[in-house]
Amino acid sequence: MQTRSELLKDTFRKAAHAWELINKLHFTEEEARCLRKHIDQPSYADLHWGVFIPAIKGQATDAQQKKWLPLAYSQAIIGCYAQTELGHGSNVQRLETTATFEPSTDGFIVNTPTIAATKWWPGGLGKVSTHAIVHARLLTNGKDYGIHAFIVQIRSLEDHQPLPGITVADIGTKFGSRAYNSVDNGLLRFNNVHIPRENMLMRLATVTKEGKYVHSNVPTQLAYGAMVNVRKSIVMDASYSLARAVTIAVRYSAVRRQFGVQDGQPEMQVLDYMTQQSRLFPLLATAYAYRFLGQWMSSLYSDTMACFENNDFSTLPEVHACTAGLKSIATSTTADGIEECRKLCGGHGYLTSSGLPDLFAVYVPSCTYEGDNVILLLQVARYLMKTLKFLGSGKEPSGTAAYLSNVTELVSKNCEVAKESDWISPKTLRYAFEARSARLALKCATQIAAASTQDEGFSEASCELLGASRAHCELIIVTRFMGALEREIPGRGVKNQLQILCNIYALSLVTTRAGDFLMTGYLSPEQVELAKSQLRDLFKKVRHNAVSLVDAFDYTDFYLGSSLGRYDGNVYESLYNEALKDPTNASAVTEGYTEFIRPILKQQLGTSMSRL
Ligand SMILES: Cc1cc2nc3c(=O)[nH]c(=O)nc-3n(C[C@H](O)[C@H](O)[C@H](O)COP(=O)(O)OP(=O)(O)OC[C@H]3O[C@@H](n4cnc5c(N)ncnc54)[C@H](O)[C@@H]3O)c2cc1C
Repeated sequence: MQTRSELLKDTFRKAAHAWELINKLHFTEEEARCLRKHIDQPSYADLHWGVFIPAIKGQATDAQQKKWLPLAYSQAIIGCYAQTELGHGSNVQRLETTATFEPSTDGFIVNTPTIAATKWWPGGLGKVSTHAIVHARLLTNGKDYGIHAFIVQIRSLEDHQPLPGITVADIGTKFGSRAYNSVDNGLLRFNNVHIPRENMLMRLATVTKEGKYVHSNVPTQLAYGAMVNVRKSIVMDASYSLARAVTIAVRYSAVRRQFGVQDGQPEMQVLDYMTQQSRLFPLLATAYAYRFLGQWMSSLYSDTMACFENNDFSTLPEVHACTAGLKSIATSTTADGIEECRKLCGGHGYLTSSGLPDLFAVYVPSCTYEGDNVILLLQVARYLMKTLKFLGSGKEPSGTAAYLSNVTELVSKNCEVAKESDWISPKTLRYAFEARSARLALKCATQIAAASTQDEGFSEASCELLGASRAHCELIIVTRFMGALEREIPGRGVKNQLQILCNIYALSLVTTRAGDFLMTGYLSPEQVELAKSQLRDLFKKVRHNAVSLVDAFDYTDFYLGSSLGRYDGNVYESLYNEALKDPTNASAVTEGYTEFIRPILKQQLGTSMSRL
């Protein structure tokens, strides 16, 4: 087992080797991203390319980009994104780090006024970054202009020592034994650190030589484009990680046999148990759903950027809410799904050699970084409440919220499903999800309207609002899956299998969220029973292709890193060999035998312990 220092050094070695290859083979940015992903060991480079560079692109002026991007692209500097502080995370407006303009030196003095203001968490900061994009309160002419971003050099480009006034360190070991510990998340403090005025990222606002704060004429909305792109990548990664866990669990469930012996026949494959299918197949369907969702978010990003180029920002609130919600739902479901896959593999799922514990440990922080998932759903809720409030005032909802303009019908017309097969109609499913979402949202809006103030109402209804946001996002995912299947899909029978998965995805949500559908009166208990029964039929249809459907994700054994998920199904031999490779098995007689075990066995514990 590597120590943390060894793990970090190994990560740096891999990142350096990847960078060498990227340059030698003239990789495009996308190819380089793909290579880094397949190293399968997160590193400072993910933050440099995934957050530092996009932040410069989003928040720096053209002249600043001209200065900083070539340095960043060549990795002549390595950067991180330092927003979160010990005492302040989600509430960015309350960050305490200060950047005070000093006209005499034409620069800012950056300070960390309290312990709670210490920057805490930025990936790549602890040991590697030479520069940080620091979020700090801008103070000039005695006035506080709120949070702005500044590029601050933190380490020497000669010997990598922290610069004067900078305290920087790693925040220590995190969840799991390896997992995200390969990233040097760091802490950072400033003691009167001077930076030139031009190091403020000035695309949206500038400070003049005289210390005057001036808004630029660039619309503030432009800064949001990068966020949509980052969230698209997070949703795609959710699909890859869930698909990986599901591949392991499906393959192992086809190998593993338990009970069901009749007349000396082999035991049953656990994949044939309905309970196993009902836990596993919805996750398989979800992995596919997120793949299509990620593809759709890519085109949403291009469309949004095209609108921005034409100074059309009208879609921004909807796009912002929808991508925030999708990041939240996809990462929470994936983290829970990986853990469910571990349980689906029984005891062996708990072994590191199953590949699942590390996958869970490395994945789970995505529920927190790039926005806490609850906070993000509350942002969706605010958007939904605002949309309902302005209905009929000429501000018609658009994009993924367009269905809300039909709210009167959606809250009055109930489901017409009368038999099982009625459930597999895209129109029926879409309408059911629209009705659930509209009804939950309207219920919250009514509750808020009855409160003495809007804020009090929002706070009282916040748990229900999370439900309404979830319903809105799940509607988006279901409809994007359906939308993807309207296209031509090559391969005999492929579209049919995807259609089955799409129905499984939607109906498993109908049954697991039956409370929403029943409480809002859209479904009757009988209709929920029909959905369950239809779902069981669909499980039978997907059963025979389940292994092929995970093979289609095309993970190599090397990448899966799992004894249970091997392509050849040779699970037991692999588990056995992995166990023997464990360092504790290097000798037959364990370390510590002489001091602590032998004395017990020989009834000499008292005498031997007193000698230690
Ligand atoms: C692995 C990892 C990597 C990270 N990388 C970076 C990085 O590179 N750069 C960086 O700047 N930061 C980074 N972060 C920090 C991350 O962005 C924050 O942790 C995240 O935004 C959540 O903020 P918080 O920790 O303050 O949580 P808090 O906001 O304190 O949340 C604590 C709890 O309170 C709840 N809560 C908070 N506010 C409300 C509210 N208004 N209503 C209801 N519930 C509420 C939350 O849901 C949560 O359950 C990283 C974090 C992790 C774990």
